[in-house]
Parts: sequence; C-alpha cells; structure tokens
Amino acid sequence: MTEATRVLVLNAGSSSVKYQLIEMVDGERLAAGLVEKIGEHGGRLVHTPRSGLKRETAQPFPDHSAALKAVAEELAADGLGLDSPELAAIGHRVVHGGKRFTAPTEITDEVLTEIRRLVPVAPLHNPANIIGIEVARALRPDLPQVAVFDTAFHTTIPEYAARYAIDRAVADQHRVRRYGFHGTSHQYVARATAQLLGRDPAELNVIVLHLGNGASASAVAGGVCVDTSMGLTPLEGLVMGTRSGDIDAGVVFHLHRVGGLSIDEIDDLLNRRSGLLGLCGDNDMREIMRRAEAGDEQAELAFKAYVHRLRKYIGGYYAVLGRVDAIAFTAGVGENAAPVRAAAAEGLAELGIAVDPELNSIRSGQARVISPEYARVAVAVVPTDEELEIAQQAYALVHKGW
Ligand SMILES: Nc1ncnc2c1ncn2[C@@H]1O[C@H](COP(=O)(O)OP(=O)(O)O)[C@@H](O)[C@H]1O
Ligand SMILES: CC(=O)OP(=O)(O)O
Ligand SMILES: [Mg+2]
Repeated sequence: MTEATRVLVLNAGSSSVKYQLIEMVDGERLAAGLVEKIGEHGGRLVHTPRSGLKRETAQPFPDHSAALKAVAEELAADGLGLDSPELAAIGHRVVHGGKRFTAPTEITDEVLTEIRRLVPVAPLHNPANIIGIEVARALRPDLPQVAVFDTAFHTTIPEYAARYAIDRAVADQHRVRRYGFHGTSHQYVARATAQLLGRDPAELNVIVLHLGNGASASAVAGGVCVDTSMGLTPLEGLVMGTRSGDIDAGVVFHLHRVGGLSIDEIDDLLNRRSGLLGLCGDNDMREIMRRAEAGDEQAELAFKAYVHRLRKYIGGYYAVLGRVDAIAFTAGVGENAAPVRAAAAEGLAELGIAVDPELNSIRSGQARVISPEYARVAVAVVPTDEELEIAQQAYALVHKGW
C-alpha cells in the first residue's frame, strides 16, 4: 500500500483560490497555483508544477466551484489528481472560527454547520472557504478534511485586549469581541523571524505586519499573540485595499440616519469600496506608488493615510510589548513595497527602529533583515507561507489520530 504523506492545501479568498500540494516527508512543493478574479472580468489560473513550465490560462471563472474544478483538472494533468492514494488530507484555510475553534479541526457535517453560522462575521471569506470544503469533500469523501482557522492564533489575547468596551451582557449574548485574523500567517512569520535572527522564538517579541489585500498587525510576545488589529470581523484596524479599517462607529449611524444608506449599503461601502480604493480609486499598491511617483495627489494621500495608520499600530504595539526585538513585514505589500517599509520606519530612531535604504531596496523572495546593524530593533522582510503552515498543522492532526 502506498503511504499517504501528501497534503493538498486550499486557501480560498473572496475572489481568489491559492493552492499547494506538499509532500510532508521532505516539505517539497509538488504543485502550487492561484486562480484570480473569480466572478470578475479577467479570470486567470496560474499553475506551477514542481518540474516543467508554469501554465497560465486566461478564462472566466463564474464562481468558486468552477475555479476549484479547474484546479482539480490542472493537478490531474500532472498525475497529481485528487484521486491520488498518496493524499493524506486536504487542509482548508477557514477565516472565522469564532470562539469555539482554537485549533486545527477535522471537518464533520457539524463543524461545517458552525463555519456556516459564522458567515455574517466574515462575509467576504467564510462563504468561499465553505465552497472549497464542499467541493473537496465531494471529490474525496474518504479523506480527512482539516480546517485551519485564521482566528486560532489570536485566542491567547488577554481578555482586556479582546473585549470591546461595551455592555458585557450584550457583547456576550452576540459573541461580540475581538477575534483577529491572518493568524496562521502571523504565527508562521513570528517563528520564521526568530529563525532568521537565530533567536529562540520563546524569547522574541515581534510586531508582525501582514500587508496583503486584507491587512493586519499583531503583537507577539515569546511566540504568543497578545494583541491584533482586526476585530469581530476582518474590517477593523489598518487601511486595506478595499476596507476602511478603524472608523468611528458613529460614521455608520450618520450614514444611515442622515445619509439614508441602508445597513447593507454601508457594509458594502466599508468592506468593498473603502480603504485605498475609496481614497484614490485603486487598491493595488503598485499602481498607487506609480501614480504617487507621477505626482497624483489622491494616490499620494492614499499612500500617506495607509502609512500613517500603520505607524500608529507600530507605536501602539511597542507600548503593548514594552520591548520590541523585531518588526516583520509580510504579504504582498509588506514583502514587495520598499517605499511602504521605509515610510513606516521613518523618524523612529529614538525607538531603535531604522531601515537601511540599500538593504530595503534589494528584491528577493528570501527572508532578510533590512535594518542597519546598529539598530536595536531588527526590521525584517519575512515572506509568509500560509499554505505550508496549514499543511503542517493539518498533517500533524491526522497523524495524531493514528
Ligand atoms: N511588487 C509589488 N509592489 C507593491 N505592492 C505589491 C507588489 N506585489 C503585490 N503587491 C500588493 O500585494 C497585494 C496582494 O497581497 P497578497 O498577500 O497576495 O493578498 P491576499 O492574499 O490578501 O490576496 C496587492 O493588492 C498589491 O497591492
Ligand atoms: C482575513 C482577511 O482579511 O483575509 P485576506 O487578506 O485574505 O482578505
Ligand atoms: Mg492573504
């Protein structure tokens, strides 16, 4: 009998699916890929097999089911189909796990019902995660399907930081509290930062800045998360691609009562039409930097607002941690946008924070330090790998059961 030692990871986002097939014995990526712009114009699938050439197909993907079927076909074309006996598990990123899911969990009908119950608090994400689970279960009902939750790493946040200052009874009744997201990434990056610096993760205090489409900051003390910028939903905190981040709740009342917008319209406004997109009409940081460079005032303002919010969280988490050993930049913007990193650290020498312009300008897919040697705080670029972290957690769970 073939030993099942491979894990397929599905990371379904609001309009994309990222996937990786990993051989867990040696960590080798057998295949990886991305489907973009699901349900939009310009749908695209990029599949990268371990050996051989990258394959790119431009075609519309009307929904997540269509995208996942295309992924299954790409894998099958390489002889790595979902019917493979070598598959040990399928790992799914699930964004909201509420209070109940604090660890990787094998997905049963009952678990799926609970994930569905959390859709209202992760409306852009949990529905996509659920479709991924349904398609994978239909194709391989015999395999363990494991959910790895974005919220799990944040369950260590102390009560005084997790609670909103609102009436206790109302908050408890409706489970309103700060859950935090991107936890799998924050966890992976905090550990990878310790590795990069040759330090024991249990002794390192790190501020992790996950700057992708969604963006969040977290304060990690000795490997344990003590605060994070996202809240009940992935809307709070930093300025994001299309989300406002922190906002006075009074804005919602005002837009409803005075502006005449319905609650659904305000939800759509703050989640899908705000952030960088709302400020300047673009949500891609590459385009914003290009426009700002060319003297476009709206783009410049959007860039400044983005960085200003980021700096407030760096300062805030400095105070939360007391001592900061490292600041790690990760995800699409954090890994690639040198001007964002430079602006975030500017003028913070008094806090021991500085970025070396030459080190910062190096383009590389590797984890690297970008602060000068004299600086007390190590500033680093640490590529995230949510898929590898999900695969490891899923594999550990199915092995424990043996
Ligand atoms: N070279 C680059 N320079 C600046 N920003 C970039 C670059 N490459 C990607 N990005 C930004 O990264 C964002 C996507 O980040 P990513 O981590 O892939 O997000 P998500 O996983 O949330 O889809 C894009 O919106 C884009 O603005
Ligand atoms: C939770 C969240 O915001 O995820 P993403 O960045 O993938 O949108
Ligand atoms: Mg992401």
